[in-house]
Amino acid sequence: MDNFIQIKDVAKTYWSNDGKIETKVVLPLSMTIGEGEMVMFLGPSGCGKTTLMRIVGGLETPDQGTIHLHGDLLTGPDRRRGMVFQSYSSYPWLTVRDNIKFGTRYRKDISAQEKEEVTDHYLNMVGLKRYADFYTNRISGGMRQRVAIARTLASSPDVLLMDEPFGALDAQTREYLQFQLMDINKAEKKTTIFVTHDVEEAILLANRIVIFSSRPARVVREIKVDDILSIEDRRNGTADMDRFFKLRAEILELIRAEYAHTLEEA
Ligand SMILES: Nc1ncnc2c1ncn2[C@@H]1O[C@H](COP(=O)(O)OP(=O)(O)OP(=O)(O)O)[C@@H](O)[C@H]1O
Repeated sequence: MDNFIQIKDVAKTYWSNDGKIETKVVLPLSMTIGEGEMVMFLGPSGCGKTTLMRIVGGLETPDQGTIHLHGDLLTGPDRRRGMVFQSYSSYPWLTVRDNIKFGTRYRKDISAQEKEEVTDHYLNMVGLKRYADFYTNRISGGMRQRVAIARTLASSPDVLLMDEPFGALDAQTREYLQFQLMDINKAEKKTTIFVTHDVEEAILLANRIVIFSSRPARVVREIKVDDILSIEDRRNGTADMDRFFKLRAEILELIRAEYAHTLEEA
């Protein structure tokens, strides 16, 4: 389904507390995202990527416009959209394992026994088996972020919304989880919107990259990475490096140009 997520004429403006300063964050903006598609949002800092993602997740109400998921008008958050944020979010009163199991809590599609298996599967996937019985205030920030990712995956949402989920992780864990996410996407075809600042991460993971302008966000370019580098080659480390570097340079240039506008407006 090509328009699994349909963003239509969405706009958002924030006002300062005294109501005097207006910050237009998202212009009337429309976009569709296909079922199973991995779309990476790139753009200069502060352009409105997180705001748009929060609107899609139902955590922010747009001033105008609509979001449809599978044809249904969305009016607030629900379990069909699972979000992973930049900052570590876990329940400190639960162990690592129980945090992950919490994700399965409202699932009706699997039995109690299967919930245990799903929990173990994601516990292993994020490499935290040894820490299963630790409370999350006793593990590192990077580990807590892995718990948050595992919990969201265990809840099996139709749509994954990831806001720089790997931004604070060390390079090895980050690379490991990027490849895990590619494998999940291959196996489960999970529709994903992923916000990142990292151009290489975007090229590695994306079916499509959407590059936003400086604030208020509008789409300056969409790049179907699959047409340039196959996902198998990217996964296997056999991608054509000339194409990779050319694409990276092109994207960096677009973002640099938009960032320059941000500085002019500051
Ligand atoms: N609740 C809010 N109230 C007022 N202004 C806000 C609010 N949330 C975001 N903003 C402003 O909206 C703009 C866009 O923020 P947003 O977090 O969506 O950008 P972003 O592209 O995700 O940025 P970054 O890449 O730096 O994370 C910023 O100028 C921010 O200060």
